[in-house]
Amino acid sequence: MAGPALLGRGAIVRPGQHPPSWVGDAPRFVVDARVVADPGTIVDRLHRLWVARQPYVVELAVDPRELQAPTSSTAPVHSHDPRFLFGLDRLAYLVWANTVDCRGDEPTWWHTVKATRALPSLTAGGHADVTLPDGRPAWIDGGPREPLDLGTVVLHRDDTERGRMALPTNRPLAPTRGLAPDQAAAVTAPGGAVRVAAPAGSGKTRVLSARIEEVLGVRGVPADSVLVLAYNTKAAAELRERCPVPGARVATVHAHALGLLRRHLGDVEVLGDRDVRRILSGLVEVPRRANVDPMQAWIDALERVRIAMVAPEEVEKDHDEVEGLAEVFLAYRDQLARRNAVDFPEMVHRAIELLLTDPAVRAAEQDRVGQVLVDEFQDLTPAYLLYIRLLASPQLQCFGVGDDDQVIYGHAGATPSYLLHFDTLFPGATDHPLTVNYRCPAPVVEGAVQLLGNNKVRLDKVIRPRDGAPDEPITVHRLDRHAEARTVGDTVQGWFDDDVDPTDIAVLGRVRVALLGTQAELSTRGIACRSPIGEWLLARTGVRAALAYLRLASDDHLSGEDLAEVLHRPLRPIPGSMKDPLRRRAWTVESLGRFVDGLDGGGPRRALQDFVRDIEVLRRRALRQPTAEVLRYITDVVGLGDVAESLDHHAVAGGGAAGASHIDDLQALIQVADHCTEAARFPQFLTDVVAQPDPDGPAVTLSTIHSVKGLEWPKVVVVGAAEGISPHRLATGSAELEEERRVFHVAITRASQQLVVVAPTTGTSRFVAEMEGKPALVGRSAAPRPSAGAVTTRKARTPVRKAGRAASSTPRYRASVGLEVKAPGGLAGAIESVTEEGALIRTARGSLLRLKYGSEVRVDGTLGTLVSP
Ligand SMILES: Nc1ncnc2c1ncn2[C@@H]1O[C@H](COP(=O)(O)OP(=O)(O)OP(=O)(O)O)[C@@H](O)[C@H]1O
Repeated sequence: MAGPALLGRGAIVRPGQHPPSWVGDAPRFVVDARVVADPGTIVDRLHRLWVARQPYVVELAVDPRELQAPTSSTAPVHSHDPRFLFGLDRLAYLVWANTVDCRGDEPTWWHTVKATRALPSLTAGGHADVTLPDGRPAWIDGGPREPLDLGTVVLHRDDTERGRMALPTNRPLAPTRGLAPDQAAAVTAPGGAVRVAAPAGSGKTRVLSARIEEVLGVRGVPADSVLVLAYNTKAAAELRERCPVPGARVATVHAHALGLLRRHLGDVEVLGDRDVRRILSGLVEVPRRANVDPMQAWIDALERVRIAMVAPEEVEKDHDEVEGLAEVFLAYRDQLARRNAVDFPEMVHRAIELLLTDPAVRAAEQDRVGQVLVDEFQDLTPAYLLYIRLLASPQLQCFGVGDDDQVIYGHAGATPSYLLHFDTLFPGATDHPLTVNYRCPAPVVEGAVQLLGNNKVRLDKVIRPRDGAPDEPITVHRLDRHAEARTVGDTVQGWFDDDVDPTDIAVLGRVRVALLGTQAELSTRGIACRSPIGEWLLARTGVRAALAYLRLASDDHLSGEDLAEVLHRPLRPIPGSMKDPLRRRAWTVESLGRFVDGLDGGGPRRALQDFVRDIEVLRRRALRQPTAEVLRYITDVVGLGDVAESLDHHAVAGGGAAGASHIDDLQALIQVADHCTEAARFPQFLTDVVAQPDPDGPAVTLSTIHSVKGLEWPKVVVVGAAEGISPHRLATGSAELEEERRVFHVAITRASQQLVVVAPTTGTSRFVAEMEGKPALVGRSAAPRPSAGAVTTRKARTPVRKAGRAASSTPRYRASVGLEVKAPGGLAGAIESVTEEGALIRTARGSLLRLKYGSEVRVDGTLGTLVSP
């Protein structure tokens, strides 16, 4: 009955009963009412022994039916620890899984009893547990599912219980797999849970698809008890394609969750963004506020509760724009339930809820998941982790492949700690790290190692280049920002001249708009590229306003629409009744001035006159200054930069640094404006750049870093390696900074032959120095978040004081690049460049400020005058 020692069978005994001699001095666990009430005290220990096939003795001091009591949890999903599991389910499994029942006169191996019931062609007994129809003896294993070299057929109880007789094929893995020794060790790792922590380019996809083949094709595990979870539909399709064994179940977490819901709730409808907004508009009073999309804040907040599993009260505390979220959350979900509908986050949330509350659903779904293989394990959010563990319970046989150095979805709750503490999530897990980066040139691998060495929360790991990896050094261009796009253009052109295929080239940016300059440059040169920037950019609030200002600055007629667009950007204390007549027709500056002067009403009229003066100044500037200068004036002096900061503050409620930043939009416009120096032509120029349809033929790829996980190109250019962009200014706190470093790491490790990094001379990203192994130069941390509140009032105009007005005894500060100064009004930053007239300051918020010589400034807190170098 005990079978060979390798099977690791234990025993169940009555209270006080001596265990059978074959268990030796195996540890003994009493399962009494106290343990049933709190199984957490022993399940992890039992689990580890079960995985290791170390026999244990269970002294069963309760009626076995108590272990079968249905368990559920009706507490809100988000109130669960993402590590939550039903202890009693696990206890019941581990008590019976691999133990011989010795309580009666004769020991009973219940798996034989069940197997012969479900498979009448089997005969109990013989030289093993059962005899197969062909006369061969076979053991029925109750341990973790893995190949056992016993010289006898081994069936698994997971199959025999279900009336299946799955036999391992013992066919070797396809030789085309070409696995390196560390990869092969991971692929053929035994059962139980397996963590494959693997650096970029180490062949994770190859390992995962080979493991699917190993499990299904070699070990003969039926495809319908194996679930493979990929991180997006594209990755799922790739895995399906690369796996030579038909029938593998590969899905994304969301697709699987939707399938689960439809199995149990019928025809569940999936709602799109428009439906979601419609439902929400019936639940929340959204004040019509300028410069924010308040509904998006609600959508983001509802997602945060369900995917990051943050209590609504907590989300509400952080973000005042979703006041009452706790009630809205309930009402919103109630509406979804009434329609039997889900939005995207609800798929997983509702599926978890079903698993928690309905033991029958849970049992049925767990039945379908004997083992789970998870790609990009590092991307799991708390909700995904909970979902996967509930499905994979009680065996918890998870093959998790991932790289803690590629966690880049922190805003959704992803954290390196799940990979770091894999063994506590999946007890008894074995470790099969990969160490070789097969993709990148040796200097890139070394650069990545140096860069990552600055992160504290990560697995200690060996990462090395493959033997014979190319020695192509990393090229870092430190340039004036204006030269960035041209240099990218020259680089790409150079590769073209060397006959590099366009599809072998990628230009990567931390945010989409960081690619705008490149897109303009490449299209000017007639180089086809596929870019994430499209006409949506023209609809972004700050861009819309900037273009409207430019038209007002250069068109003969001031369109009413453009006036309406900018009148509240920044907010001006002008009542709607005064603005309305302005919107209704086109004006000349003169007619507008006369109209405004003729209005009644003190303050508001003055504010309108101010507005008209702004337009007049802009028009004068547009006549003599290039577009970039006019845009800078609109941003820094008219106050559109403040509007953008306010918008970014609201974005933080949702995506944090991952959300699109309006400051970035304005900076990108300024940068791309070098391509079109005439302000009057710029709006059309920009439209032409962004409205180009995707080319049909081969093209250079332009992409954000977040969209290129898992991909590689021979030639990669990383643009915008600047403080404020990378690390992003919206990333505050050390955890977010570490994530920004990981994002940069993902970018550089996409290159398989050559990596080029483009950085500004002033404000170079600290990551460049770290990658080069130099001490981090960081003088200032990522800029603080803009202060709370809606759109700020207008910023004081750039002070332009005559030199003589500062007291002659005050210090004179010679303008020099890098000098940290604080201007009146509180704006502070480092001098980025000096001209004949003054200095350009890059503020801590990332915007640009011009200060003329003679302006009052503070340096190290002391007031003085800025003078020419
Ligand atoms: N054993 C091997 N020998 C040679 N090349 C290999 C080997 N394993 C993988 N590669 C190659 O290394 C490259 C990286 O593989 P893959 O894309 O699977 O890596 P990854 O670990 O998923 O990387 P990332 O996490 O950065 O996306 C691919 O070009 C792959 O073909």
